[in-house]
Order: sequence, then C-alpha cells, then structure tokens
Amino acid sequence: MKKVVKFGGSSLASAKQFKKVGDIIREDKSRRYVVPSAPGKRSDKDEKVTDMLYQCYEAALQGKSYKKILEKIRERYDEIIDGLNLNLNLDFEFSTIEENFLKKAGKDYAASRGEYLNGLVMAEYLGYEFIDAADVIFFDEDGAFLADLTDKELGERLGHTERAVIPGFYGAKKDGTIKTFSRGGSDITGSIVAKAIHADMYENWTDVSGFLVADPRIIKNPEVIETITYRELRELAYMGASVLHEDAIFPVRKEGIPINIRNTNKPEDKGTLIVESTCRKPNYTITGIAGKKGFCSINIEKAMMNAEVGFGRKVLEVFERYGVSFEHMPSGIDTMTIFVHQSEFEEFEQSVIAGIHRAVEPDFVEMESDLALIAVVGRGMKATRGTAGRIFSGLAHSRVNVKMIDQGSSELNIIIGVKNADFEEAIKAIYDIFIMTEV
Ligand SMILES: Nc1ncnc2c1ncn2[C@@H]1O[C@H](COP(=O)(O)OP(=O)(O)O)[C@@H](O)[C@H]1O
Ligand SMILES: N[C@@H](CC(=O)OP(=O)(O)O)C(=O)O
Repeated sequence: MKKVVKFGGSSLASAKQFKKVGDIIREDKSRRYVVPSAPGKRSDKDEKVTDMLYQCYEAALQGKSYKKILEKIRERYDEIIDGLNLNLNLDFEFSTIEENFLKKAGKDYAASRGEYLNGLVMAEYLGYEFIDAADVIFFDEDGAFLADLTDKELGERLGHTERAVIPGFYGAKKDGTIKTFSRGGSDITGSIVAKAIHADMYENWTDVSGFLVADPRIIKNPEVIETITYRELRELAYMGASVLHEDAIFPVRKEGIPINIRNTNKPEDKGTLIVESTCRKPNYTITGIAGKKGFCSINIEKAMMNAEVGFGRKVLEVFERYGVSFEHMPSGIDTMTIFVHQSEFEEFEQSVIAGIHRAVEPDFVEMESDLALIAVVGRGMKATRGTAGRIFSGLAHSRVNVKMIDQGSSELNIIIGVKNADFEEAIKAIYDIFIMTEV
C-alpha cells in the first residue's frame, strides 16, 4: 500500500500543527510520500508565508527595505523548528534566499521558498528523504507543465526511495529557473506524485472535515459530502470551492486514484472520497453548491439572429480579439447573452462593444455588471425531475431575482446568475431547499 499525503498551509502553520501531522503520518506506515505546503495562517488575522514572500521579494526588487519581512518569515520557521526540538539551522538557506532576491531570481522563486523550507523542516522531523521539487517537476520555457517528463523522472526517483518529502507548489524549467503552479498549487503537486508512484490513495489534509456541500464561510456547519465524482468536483472547484485546486484532479484521474480530503484537526473523521465513478447513491439530489462573484453580462439583441449563419462566431471573435474568455452564453431567438469576468473585461469594454456593433449590427446591446454565478452540481439531478423548478421557487421565496439560469448538457450542473449583493442569500436559499428539506 502506498499513499501520498499532502498537507495544506493551515495544517503546517505552527509546531503544534506539525505535531498533529507527525502523528497522522506515523499512524499509517503506507503514508510514504509527503507533500507539504508553506506555513499558512495560525488565526484569521495571521499571514500566509507565501504572501509574506511575495511582499518581501517585491520590496527587494524595488530597492525598499525588505529585511524586516524576511526576519518575520525566518521567525515563523524558527518557531516550528524550536517547538519540534529539531537540530536544524536555516542560516545558510536564508542567506542564499537573500542573495537570490537581490539577484532578482524571480517572483516564482520567491514564492516557492515557503514550500522548499517547510519541506526541509518536515523531512528532518519525520526522518524522510528530502527531494527538491525543482529536480523532479518540470516546466517548458513558456511555463507549461511537462507531464510526461515529470511522470518519468519522478517515478524513477521515487521508485528508489522508500519514504520522501517533496515540497508542493513548484518545479523548474530546463535551465533551472523556478516556476510555480497557480495559487493553491501544492494540491497539484500531490496529485502528480500520486500518479508517478501509482499510489493507492492521495490524501489531501486540510482544516475542514472534507468537501462540504457549501462554503462554510456562507453556510454554518454545512453537511460533508461523503463521496463525490471527479466531474462533480471539477465543476465545484472551478466555481470557487477552494478546498482543492481545480487542476488537481487531472493527474490522478488518469490513473483512477481516489482522493480523500481529510481534516488534520479531526483525523478521526472519514472526510470526503473523490472517485472516478460510484454506484453509491448521493445523500441528496444535489451534491454541492459553489459560486463566484465579479461577472458582467453583455446582452445582444437583434431580430431573427438565430437565422443569421455565423452570428455567434462573429460575436465571439470580437471577444477573442481582446483576449477575453467567456464563461457562459445562454441564447434565445433574438437574444444572446455573454457572461465574462468583470476584471478581465473592464479594460476592453468599449472596444468590444464597438467591435460587436461593427461585426453583427445588433439592434441593441446592454451590459450589466456586479453579477455572481452559482453552480448547483449533482449526479443525482439527472434522475430527479423538477430540480430547476425547486431552485426557482427557493430563490423567489428568498426574494432573490434570477438573472440567468443555464443547465449544462451533461445534466450535472445548473448555473444561476444573480446580483453580487444576492450571492450569499441565494446560496443559503438553495442549501435550504435541497439539504434542509430532504432529510
Ligand atoms: N465546499 C467547500 N468545502 C470545504 N471547504 C471549503 C468549501 N468552499 C470553500 N472552502 C474553504 O476552503 C478552505 C480549505 O482550503 P485551503 O484554504 O486551500 O486549505 P489548505 O491551506 O489546507 O490547503 C476551508 O477552510 C474553507 O474555508
Ligand atoms: N503556499 C501556496 C501553495 C498552496 O497550495 O498552499 P495551500 O495548500 O495552503 O493552499 C499558496 O499559498 O498558494
């Protein structure tokens, strides 16, 4: 039995947390490959080491004083090392980091040091071998992840290693330049390692007892999802359920390796099992709800647009020209609405509108900003009639105005557009309608 265990920043924020992690790893001999994140927040008001590293590097780059922040970062590690009574001194590591900051080693190099240092501490604490992710996780010159090369090199290296710590979040290009995944990317490293060693399980340890039906910051004590499919999870992760990085499922999915989300603070909880497919009936019609704020809709009207061959393509080409990707595109006979990320769109707004006028000569173009999209996801929805109707009535009851509703062709998800201001209320209403009433 081989397990890969990834521990998030909240699980490694202090010596106290490290001790819980040590107990978890020692309790099961198959937990042989460990992927740590950088120390996270110890409390709501605390700072993540990764954020401090970005700040520190930015200051060094601009020739501003950076030593204080570097010292604060050093204190975070020393607190952990001292609390664990380790015989480890990071003087050399910190002076190398400082030198490299002054040589402008890059933002990714800076951010990656959080995981690198935590990996050294973890390896010392567990007595496991330390493997620098820069030696086994590869990117091409343009920064694209090299899956096949990584899989081969990592597989070979770990094939000879009984127990190892591989820091999350980063790898390197051929010339040695450090490159990170996007934020939260240690989840991806864990998945890559699990694939390379053909693990039986990828355990992802965090500060919640699994994937929850809805964001715990919006719903108090939401239900835990016992089993969820990769496809359902991908929809929820993409729409903002941040517990697992949206790209973390791809490597393990190819191998059919299950992911188990677990709580470092409550190791006795079973957590959530993420699988390719399952015969297990979901507990509720819906599996989960997630959403994001900050969208903008562009509503185009033109009589008989549905009869005009190439209308949609011409409109989308205008967005493409300005590098704006679209999120959803519900359409009617004479109308077409395009949802885009407000932050991506704002800069090009007037150029895109002018481009649409030139490309398709619409009767009318209207925009609405400050919208939120909510995804209601569930493999159980296909077999149940009236799901959209229930959502509508739940939202109407809570006086939330629905701007858009779009059912995916897979019948796995329904996307609802509401005003940003109604976002939390809408999620509560949907949670109530499905979870509180279907007991
Ligand atoms: N549907 C959800 N289920 C569980 N957690 C969620 C969900 N949506 C948002 N979260 C948030 O994700 C957090 C865990 O993710 P993250 O902060 O990346 O953890 P880690 O530091 O362990 O990697 C939780 O503390 C919770 O606030
Ligand atoms: N430390 C990195 C990578 C990461 O995955 O962190 P966490 O596991 O704490 O989400 C970040 O903050 O983005």
